[in-house]
Amino acid sequence: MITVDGLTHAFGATTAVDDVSLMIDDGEWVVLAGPNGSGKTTLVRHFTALLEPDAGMVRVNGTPAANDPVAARTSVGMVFQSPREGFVGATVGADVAFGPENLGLDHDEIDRRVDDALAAVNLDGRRDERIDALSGGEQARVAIAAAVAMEPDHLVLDEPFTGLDWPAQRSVLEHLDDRYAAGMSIIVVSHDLRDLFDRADRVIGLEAGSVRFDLSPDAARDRLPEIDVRPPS
Ligand SMILES: Nc1ncnc2c1ncn2[C@@H]1O[C@H](COP(=O)(O)OP(=O)(O)OP(=O)(O)O)[C@@H](O)[C@H]1O
Repeated sequence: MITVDGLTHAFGATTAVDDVSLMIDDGEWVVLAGPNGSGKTTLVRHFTALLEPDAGMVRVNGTPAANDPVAARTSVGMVFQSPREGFVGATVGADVAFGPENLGLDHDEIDRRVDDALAAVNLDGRRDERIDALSGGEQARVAIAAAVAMEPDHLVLDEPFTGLDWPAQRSVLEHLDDRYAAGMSIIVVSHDLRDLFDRADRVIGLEAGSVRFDLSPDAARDRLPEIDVRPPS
């Protein structure tokens, strides 16, 4: 469970997140919607203590994320908007294996997770390829695989489909469906709500750092235009 309580974060004069409180339960699929600059990325970065709050706090499974960032990062997997900042290995396989290795898992389990994660993003059989030789969309898929291989309780994906071709998007969505069915929380930040809306349990609308609504997809649909987000057709 992720609990956000009165979270505020300013960058200089810009209050990116303004007194946000919300709760994401285990096993929920939540879509975070909002226009550019509404604070979506800043908010989710607090889930793993990548930023320090000016006020308020985030708790992951009851523990303040800032007190135990390692526990927060084990429980909450993050896929960043710009995957380049997240790579730790030179090859696809080394990068995806890095997290499971740090969990101290045995080799067979690491191998299984790497294979499953690469299959989830349509990169089967490409373990030995160098990341710097991949296309932008392929790199984005490696970043998703690296987070998936951690098998976290919650998976946060910030604009995961940018640059992914349709077969890769479909493959990622199918994998998310499987993980969701197995009880993982899925939190997706996206401007393109088409394939997400019907999957979500809740849609949280952010504008200017504040939560404008937190509703079921059906109820949220009519509210999207007021935060300048195009409803899915
Ligand atoms: N590192 C930073 N330094 C200064 N200002 C920042 C920084 N990161 C974000 N901001 C500002 O904070 C506000 C919220 O940004 P954030 O990236 O959280 O929004 P977002 O909803 O994720 O936007 P987008 O849809 O464009 O990704 C914006 O006004 C942005 O300019």
